[in-house]
Order: sequence, then C-alpha cells, then structure tokens
Amino acid sequence: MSAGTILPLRLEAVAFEASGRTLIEPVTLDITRGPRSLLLGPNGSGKSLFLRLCHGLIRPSRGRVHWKGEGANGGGRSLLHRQAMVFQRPVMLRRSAIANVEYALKLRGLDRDARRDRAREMLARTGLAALARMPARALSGGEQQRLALARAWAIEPEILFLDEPTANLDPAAVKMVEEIIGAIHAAGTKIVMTTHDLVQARRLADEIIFLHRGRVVERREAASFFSRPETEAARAFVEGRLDW
Ligand SMILES: Nc1ncnc2c1ncn2[C@@H]1O[C@H](COP(=O)(O)OP(=O)(O)OP(=O)(O)O)[C@@H](O)[C@H]1O
Repeated sequence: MSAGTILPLRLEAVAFEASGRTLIEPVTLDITRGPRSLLLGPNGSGKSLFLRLCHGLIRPSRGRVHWKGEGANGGGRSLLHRQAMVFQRPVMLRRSAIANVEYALKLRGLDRDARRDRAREMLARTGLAALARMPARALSGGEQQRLALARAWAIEPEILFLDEPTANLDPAAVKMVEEIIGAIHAAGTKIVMTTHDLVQARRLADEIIFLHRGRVVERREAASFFSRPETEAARAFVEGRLDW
C-alpha cells in the first residue's frame, strides 16, 4: 500500500529462551521476496516460535530481527501494516464475516465505501460471498480459516506468515486453503508458512527451512531438500523415521 519494500527480513544471531531453556538456537538468515518458504520440522521443533519471532509477536532473547528500511525507531506502525499473520485457530470478532474483513481495513485507514467494496471482493476471491452476513464465529473451521486469509489478504501484505493454517481441517478444506495461499502468493505476497506435514510441504514449498530441536539445520531449495537432504535429522524426517 505504501512505497518501498520491507524485505528482506534479516535475523541476526536471533535466539529465544524461556523457562531457563534455549528454545531457538542462535540463527542468522534472510527471508527474501519471492519463493514460498516452508518452515518444516517435527512437533515441538520450534516452528511457531520462529514464526512469531519473525512477525514480532515475541522478542528475541538475543540477537535482532530487522526489516529493510526500518529506521532507528524500529519502523513503527508502517511496518506492522505491511505484514500479516494467520494462526492455526483463527480469531474472529463477534460480527459478520464481511464486518471482520471491513474492520481490518478500517484499522488501515480505508474509508467506508472502499472498505465495503474491498471486503466484498476478498470474500468473492475466497469463495465466501454467500456467507458474508453470517456471524463469523458460526462458520465452519475451514470457512473461518478462509475468512482469516481473506482478512489478511485484504490489506495486501508484502509478507504473510501462516502458522499451520490447515491443521484440523478436512481434505476438501485443506485444498481450498492451499489454493487461496497459492493465489495470495501469485498476487505478489511473500509466503512464510509452518507445517509438520511432509506431503503438504512437497505441494507448497519453493524452499524449505528445516528445524530440529530449536535449530535451523537446513535451508534449501525444496526439490533438492526432498531428494538429497544433507543432515541425518532431515534425512530421517523425510524418510519418516525421525526420532525426536
Ligand atoms: N513460552 C514458552 N515457555 C516455555 N517453553 C515454550 C514456550 N513456548 C514454546 N515452548 C516450547 O518450545 C518448543 C517449541 O515450540 P513450538 O510451538 O515453536 O514448536 P512447533 O515446531 O511449532 O511445534 P508444533 O508442530 O507441535 O506446533 C516446544 O517444546 C514448546 O513446548
């Protein structure tokens, strides 16, 4: 919505500790425009924490998360407006489906007519036009997740973080959500998504960031990760025999 870019996102020696444990080992990497980056790893490997550190929901215990163009004051609200996050369980306001999307746009300063038009468009793009007036919380899990994507997409984020967005959904709902994620990416938004599902990662990933026990152990182009994992942990995970 505003000029310039906030990418790449740079993590410099970022570590996260809680309860006296190091949960994310120091990691330095850039998240660049373009490829769909899938954070892959077994349960408890640190994927959600990694994503939350990137999005800014939690602060690193050590190191620094830095957006391009970020000023000395950290970039403030403008940075927040350029990134969005969708969670495993969507959090909906106690309003209609369309009002949930309109509210996100209100926070971005759009006027009433623009909000209504854009919200309608987003519901159409996510297959929810017929449900616009339904209370958002009465929608099914799959519909709510599509609504969460419509709401996130509405603000045209430069980067979208997705934390296990299809966990708990049935195969048809998974397919719809994956198609919407593909459309958001095709429209120019950088996708960073967590999954522990190998098959889903094979379907969606351009590159893999593989985590194991809080450590980024591999980061590779997806095809080569799956055909020739370099570490024993990744090999074991790809072969379905990782003992974590
Ligand atoms: N605030 C916290 N305090 C202590 N431990 C935590 C905290 N947050 C997360 N953990 C632990 O850190 C580890 C990594 O958690 P995280 O949720 O990032 O894993 P994950 O890879 O996303 O797993 P899953 O696939 O099961 O969602 C887990 O062992 C979790 O119990």
